[in-house]
Amino acid sequence: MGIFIVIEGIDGAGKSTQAKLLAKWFEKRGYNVVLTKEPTDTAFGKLIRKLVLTGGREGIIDGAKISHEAEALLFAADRAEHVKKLIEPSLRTGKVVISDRYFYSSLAYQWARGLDLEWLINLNKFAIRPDLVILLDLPVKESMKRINGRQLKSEFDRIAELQKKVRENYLKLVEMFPEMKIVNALASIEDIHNDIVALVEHEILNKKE
Ligand SMILES: Nc1ncnc2c1ncn2[C@@H]1O[C@H](COP(=O)(O)OP(=O)(O)OP(=O)(O)O)[C@@H](O)[C@H]1O
Ligand SMILES: Cc1cn([C@H]2C[C@H](O)[C@@H](COP(=O)(O)O)O2)c(=O)[nH]c1=O
Repeated sequence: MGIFIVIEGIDGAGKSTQAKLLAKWFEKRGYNVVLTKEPTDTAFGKLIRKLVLTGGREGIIDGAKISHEAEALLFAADRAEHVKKLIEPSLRTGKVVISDRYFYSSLAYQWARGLDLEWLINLNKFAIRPDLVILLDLPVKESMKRINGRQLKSEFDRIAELQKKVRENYLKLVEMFPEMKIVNALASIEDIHNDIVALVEHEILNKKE
């Protein structure tokens, strides 16, 4: 079996930066790495970007709002394809899979939208659990600086409020899922990478020896 690592955090926490650095770190050591993300680049992921992540991330299409339940189902459908077509086959052939977001994003974000946490957990039961989930924890003030320019000025307060709830949710999820480990995302890119490598060695590689 391979190794499955997920990087999570609020928007702009540095997930894709760290996922790429970690992929390079494994490749240097001779591992075969699959770097992936959610929403994916498949038809379902494209549908999500079109139906959910447009209109100031309000879920607006043609003037009609998509229900939060439908949003959650779309993310779960995208994930099912991701797990069955890429993640499980890659792990079976001994690869290291690094995913920028996974079902913990659905729990943190769709819960923040008002959906029931147990319902979300049950909906995502098919999703195999990773060996390690790195939660890049960042104060919302800093994340809003990092994603500045991506949103309309008029949207700033609403998005900051959502990010605050999402951050709180992630921290609650750490208490429920022992595979989740917090890393301080306020540090420099290099220091965060070193913290992640230390966790990978401690939580996965040393245990496999
Ligand atoms: N430790 C850091 N310190 C300062 N800036 C950083 C740090 N890590 C990443 N950044 C910068 O913050 C921005 C967001 O980083 P990145 O795209 O890696 O975040 P992300 O979590 O993947 O974002 P999103 O969830 O919105 O896709 C980029 O401009 C990146 O260069
Ligand atoms: C997987 C997943 C994602 N989301 C949200 C979180 C972000 O706001 C966007 C994805 O943007 P990114 O720049 O590509 O990271 O989608 C969500 O609400 N639920 C999910 O399951």
